[in-house]
Amino acid sequence: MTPHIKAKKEDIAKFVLMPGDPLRAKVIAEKFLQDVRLVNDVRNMFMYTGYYKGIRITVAGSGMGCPSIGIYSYELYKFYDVDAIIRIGSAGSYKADIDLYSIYNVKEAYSESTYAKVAAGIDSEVIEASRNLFETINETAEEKGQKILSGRIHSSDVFYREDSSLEFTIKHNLDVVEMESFALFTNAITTKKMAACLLTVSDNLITHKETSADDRQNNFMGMVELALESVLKLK
Ligand SMILES: O=P(O)(O)O[C@H]1O[C@H](CO)[C@@H](O)[C@H]1O
Ligand SMILES: O=c1cc[nH]c(=O)[nH]1
Repeated sequence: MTPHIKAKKEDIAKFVLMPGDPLRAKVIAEKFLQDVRLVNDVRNMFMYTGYYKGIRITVAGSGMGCPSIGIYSYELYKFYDVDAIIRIGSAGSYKADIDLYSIYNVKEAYSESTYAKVAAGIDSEVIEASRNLFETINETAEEKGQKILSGRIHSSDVFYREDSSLEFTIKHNLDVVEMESFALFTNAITTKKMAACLLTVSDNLITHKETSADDRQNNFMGMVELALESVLKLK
């Protein structure tokens, strides 16, 4: 047990899929896992453990932003002996031609966040996903014939900005924006574990097309299947 997770150590699997939304964790667990059990509900941050094709997997909400995923991922790596976390999140697209429902495998996350510096003494504004896990996901997508994108993304502390100029996205070569992978990748480095991040584009900041909240909770399953099939290769 930790201050934020009441599961017993043995209730959490070695491999974790981590959406920001705890209700997305519930939908995923009920749709994909067998013999599934709710193992955490502290602060309504639902975590479920069950089996996918015989492999034990936990699906756990992270909440929004680096501070929140920073807490949950650290506790899972450090106190629950989790080996790998794949974040499965939604993202906004900074490019007109990266359309809704595109799936993005994050190679590296750029952030203005101080998380890496403060938590781990890493003085860099770009943190990479675990290379092996990133490549395993790319290989799995190729085998499945699933078209995905990959590259550098923006892991932002800010959802609403007064300044709508997107010039910094050109300067830093950023395709899409989300809010957690910078902290997740930092914690994987600190604890010598594995982390990756798959994103589905939920809205486009150029064309202003968007999906609904219900869609984000229920219909982003292409990346979930890719994450689950990738985990099978880690066993
Ligand atoms: O859909 P999730 O995983 O929560 O990810 C994205 O959605 C939230 C913002 O709406 C932020 O957490 C952002 O990273
Ligand atoms: O962090 C996020 C996620 C989805 N869409 C955005 O604009 N930002």
